[in-house]
Formats: sequence, C-alpha cells, structure tokens
Amino acid sequence: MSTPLLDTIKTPDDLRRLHENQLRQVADELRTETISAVSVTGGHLGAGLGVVELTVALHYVFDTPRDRVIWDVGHQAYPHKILTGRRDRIRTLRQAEGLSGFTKRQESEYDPFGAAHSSTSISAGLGMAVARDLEGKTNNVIAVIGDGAMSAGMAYEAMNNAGAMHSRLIVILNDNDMSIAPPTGAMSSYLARLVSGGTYRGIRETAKQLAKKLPKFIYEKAQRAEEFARGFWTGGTMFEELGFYYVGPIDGHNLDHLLPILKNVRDTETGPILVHVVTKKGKGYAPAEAAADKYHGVVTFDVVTGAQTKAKANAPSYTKVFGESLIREARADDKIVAVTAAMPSGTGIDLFGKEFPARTFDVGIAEQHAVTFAAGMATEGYKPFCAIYSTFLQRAYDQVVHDVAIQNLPVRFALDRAGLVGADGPTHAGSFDVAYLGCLPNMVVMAAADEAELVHMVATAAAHDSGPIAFRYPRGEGVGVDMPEKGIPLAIGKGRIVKEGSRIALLSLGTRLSEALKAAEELEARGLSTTVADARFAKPLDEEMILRLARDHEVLVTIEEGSIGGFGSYVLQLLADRGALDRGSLKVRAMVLPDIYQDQDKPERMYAKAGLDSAGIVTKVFEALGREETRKASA
Ligand SMILES: Cc1ncc(C[n+]2csc(CCOP(=O)(O)OP(=O)(O)O)c2C)c(N)n1
Ligand SMILES: CC(=O)[C@@H](O)[C@H](O)COP(=O)(O)O
Ligand SMILES: [Mg+2]
Repeated sequence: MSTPLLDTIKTPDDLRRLHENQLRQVADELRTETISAVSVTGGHLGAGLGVVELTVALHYVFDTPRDRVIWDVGHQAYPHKILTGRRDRIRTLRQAEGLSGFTKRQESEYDPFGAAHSSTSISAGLGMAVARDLEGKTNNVIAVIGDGAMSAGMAYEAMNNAGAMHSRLIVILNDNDMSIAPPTGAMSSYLARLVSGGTYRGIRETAKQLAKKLPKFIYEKAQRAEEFARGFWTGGTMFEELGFYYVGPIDGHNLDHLLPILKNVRDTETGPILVHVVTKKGKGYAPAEAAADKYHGVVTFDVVTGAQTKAKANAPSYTKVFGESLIREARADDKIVAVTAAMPSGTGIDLFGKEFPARTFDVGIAEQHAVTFAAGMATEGYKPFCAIYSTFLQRAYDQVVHDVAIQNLPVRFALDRAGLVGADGPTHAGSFDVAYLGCLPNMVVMAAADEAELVHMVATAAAHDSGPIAFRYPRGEGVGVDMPEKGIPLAIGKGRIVKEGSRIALLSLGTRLSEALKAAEELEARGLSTTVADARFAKPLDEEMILRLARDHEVLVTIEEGSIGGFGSYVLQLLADRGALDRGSLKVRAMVLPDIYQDQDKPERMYAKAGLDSAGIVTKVFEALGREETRKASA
C-alpha cells in the first residue's frame, strides 16, 4: 500500500511541519507500515498498533528528542521507530545486526531510555525530570506506561516519590485493558471503573472541575477546546491521592482529543500529571483485534489473512513439557500450587490453570511479590511452583535471598527462557541465574539437558521439601528424545555419565549436552577417547563424579549456557579446594557465555558466536591439548 505522507517524514521535525488535519492520514499510513514490517520480521505487534495515534500525537506536540519520551517495556515502540529516522531499517527488527525490538539508547537519540523489562519508565522519567530541574532546563519528560506494567511495584515506588517531589513529569497511562494475557488484580478493576461510561463528563462540568483542580492556564485552554469535551475528567482518583493531577480517561485513538489535551499538559507549569488514555491493543488490524492475545507477539504472517507462518514442531516445547509435568504431579499432590507473574502462556501455567484454576495465581507483573507470596504459601505447607523467566527473576533477587533462601523455604523455581532467547536479545537472555542462584546457601539448582530430564526435574522439585530448588530450561522445542511416562525424582546432587571415554571429559550442564555429544563424536574420530557427563546439578555439585573426571582424564571441559560465575566457576572452586588442580598434567577449561551483552540473532548462531557449539567445544579441547597434540590429531 502506498504511504505518500509517511514517505515525507524522515524525522519528527517533518511531522511537525504538517497541518493537524493531515495527522489522521499519517496515523493510518503508520499503522499500515507497522503491520507490513512486522509481517516480515515477526515481533510485538498488538501493542504498537494500539499506540499509533498516541505516537503521532506525542511527536507532533512535543519537541522530541529534546523532550524525552520514554516507552515502558518498549515493545510498543515500532511506530515510534518508524517516525524517528529508523524507517529504512524497520524490516530488520529483531534480526541479526538489525534494530532492537525494544527502545535502546545506542540505537537512537529518540530513545532516551532503554527498556524491555516493564515498569521502569516512571522512575527513569522522574530521574530525568529532576536532573533537568537541577540543570535549570525546561524540556518535558513523558513516560508512557501500560495498564499491565502499572501492576508492578516499581511504578508505585516511582509515583510515591514523584507525587511528593512536585517535579514536572508527564505520565501517560496507556490503558488497553490487556497485559500479555487479560490483566489481573485490583488495579486493573480500578482502571476499568475509571473508564466505565459514568466517568466521562461534559465540558461544562469538566471546566468547573478543572478550575478547582488545575492551574488556570489549562482551564482556559480547556474551555476553548470544545472538541475534547467528553474525554476530560479530574476527580478524586488514586493518582490524585498520590499527588498527581489526573486527566482522563480520554480516547487514545481520537487525535482531536489527544492533541489539545497533550498541548495543555505540555504548556502547564504544574507537575506531575497523569493522562489516562484508553486504547485498543491491535487497533486497526482485524486479525489482531479478534485474537485473544491481540497479537501481542507474532511470527511472520500473511497481511491479508493474518495467518501466522508457524513452523511445524519436531518436539514439544520445554514450556509445554513443564506445564504438563506439573499437572501430572499436581494430580497426585493437592498441595502443589502454581504462581506466574503475568506470563501464563509463556510459562505453561495457563495449562495448569485450566485444570486447577483454584490453585493457580497470576499476580500481575510483580515478580518480587510473586516470590514472597510463594514463600508465604510455603510456610503454610503448600508446594508453590513459581514459574518465572530467568531474566525476570533478576528483579526478585532479594526476595529469593531474604524471603526464601535464608528461611530455607521450599519454593520451587521453574526458570523458563534459560540461556539465549534469540530475537528478544540481551534484555531477555537468561544468562545469569546459575551464577546468582548457585551462590546462595540452601539453594538447589538443576538444569535440564533435554525435555525428558525436565520431566524428572519437575518430579524432583515436587518431592524436594527441605528447602528451595530451581530448575532451568530454554525457550523453544526440546530435542525430540523419548519421553518418560512419569517423572522420577533425581538424587539431589548426582550427575550422570552419558558416554564413557578415557582422555577427554566434557562436563555439560543443561541443553548444550547435545553439542557436547556431537563434539565427542568428532573428537573420537580424531583419536581422542571422550567421556561426556551431564552434571544435572549446578548446586550441590556431584563432587565424586567431578573429581573422578578430573582424576581420570587429561582434559576436563565444563560447558553451560550461562555467564561466568556459574557452573564452571563452581567446578573450578571444587577442583581448587580439593587439590585436583595441583596435579600438573590436568588441563581444565570452563566454557561460558562471553562477558558481553550479545545482540539478537537466531539462538544457534549466537551460541556458535559464543563458541558454545560442537565446533567450539572441539576447538577448546585442542587449545587445551596444545599445538603438538593438535598436529597429531589432524595428521
Ligand atoms: C519485569 C517484566 N515482567 C514481565 C514482562 C513480560 N511482559 C512484556 S509486555 C507485558 C505486558 C505489558 O502489558 P501493558 O503494560 O499493559 O502493555 P500492552 O502490551 O498492553 O501495551 C509483559 C507481562 C516484562 N517485559 N518485564
Ligand atoms: C516484551 C516481553 O517481555 C515479552 O512479550 C517477551 O518478548 C515474550 O517472550 P517469549 O516470546 O519468549 O514469551
Ligand atoms: Mg495493556
């Protein structure tokens, strides 16, 4: 489809040169372009479609990038990227070397704050506003936050601070009554009440309220702006109790409402202000509007039909295996309960919820609360499985330490998306959990080598009642192994030898095991007898097995899809403590993710770049053996 007006916009300055009555067309073309781009890249679609008009209005009314617009999470920022000089690269979204799927400071001066984890925008915005005030500057700071993101504690910590500081900060609450799944919680119900018909007021009544509530400047402009009469309300909202001026709810797809209100908000000297904007996730694209998830995240698709090009799966996903295994365990044990922080489908807890609705708790985007809530249930004899992506558990670290581990409470952590996740890039990589959990006294940490192992680990966690336990597994499909009928609890701290050899030992933790086995074949073909072991546990280590591997082999290589400071470090500590490194001929190498934030790509290519594939393992072994051995093996 042609986009004649959008074609004239290279930066927001071009947009600001247009007449207001052209903006409707810009928005329509921007929506078309967003759909077209995501149809070839995949990515987050519904959220961006819902903020097309808001994006146009913000860049039209505010002087970006001097005025700072901060998009919470950043998954809705594709239209913003198109308007801010990145349209020529928009079809590289989430691809190798391409644009990030989120806002990113290194990518553009129009992205004043990087994001991807939710609910940071008000804190960051307040920081910017206060810095501006200290500098005596006058630019605006606008944080755009969704109703889902508004469920996280951080948003309230920020509002609590902002309300007391009286700094001039604009918060736009983009309320589409959706998170990834339908939103949960009292805040969501509260917003729904604010939006429900009765709260819209006429201009006369609004003007009276404005005269009471807002500075005169806004009141006068409001009187002139007859066209936004229905969508402007102030009253005794929770936000006002927190010290914000509350404006709304307003129709976020109606530019005639958005523009005058944003101009008023821009021109007022007061602060902080919260503008409550009501939008539809997936707006303007019928397949998205009709979908239960509003096309939150999609793979490539046909623009006409909306049909997504889903590849045929060769094996069940780890997420599904986890969800189904947990259901099996829960049928036999009514103390098992499941907790998710707004990720029911991503974690497989949606499956559990269908069979056990009363034992399923979606607490909203609130990982910290999820962990302590689970800890509370554990004190009363329940067996909570807290299913959280590895990357999102980072947010709840003190809760893991202070509320769970120190009290030795049997909370089970199901860490999905462990290791590299691909298109979501470094913000979503599950790189650190083995390092940050393995250092905690009382904690047990497992990593599944394949989907069958995951079944056993779920059973192990269900049976482990003496303290906290975590198990990690990656995004995507399993490797296609035979599946056990039921999970059998593993012996805590015991690994397994998968293949016996004599000279080289490959000690894998997690799903790099298949690469280790491939590497072993290659090494055997080159005359190097190779043992492959699956550690299963990063904590407690199978000390006996590891010390035996060190004693009986010339080279010991640890392999994991995690950062430095994890499994390899624990093994090295053990070897050092037990004097195994004092034996001159032993060569030990620890293979971990590189000490950088790897940009998005296909996970397998990222692992290859990191050296964590079979070729990288073989290379590492020969590096350890030295030049002479390499020459012999190549001869
Ligand atoms: C700390 C954290 N937890 C979970 C997520 C996963 N997540 C990304 S977007 C999203 C829903 C956000 O809902 P909302 O803020 O209302 O934005 P919408 O998609 O509706 O525009 C969730 C749960 C995340 N990015 N960060
Ligand atoms: C923006 C966000 O945090 C989520 O939408 C995330 O991208 C989902 O990742 P998965 O696709 O791995 O569930
Ligand atoms: Mg929402």
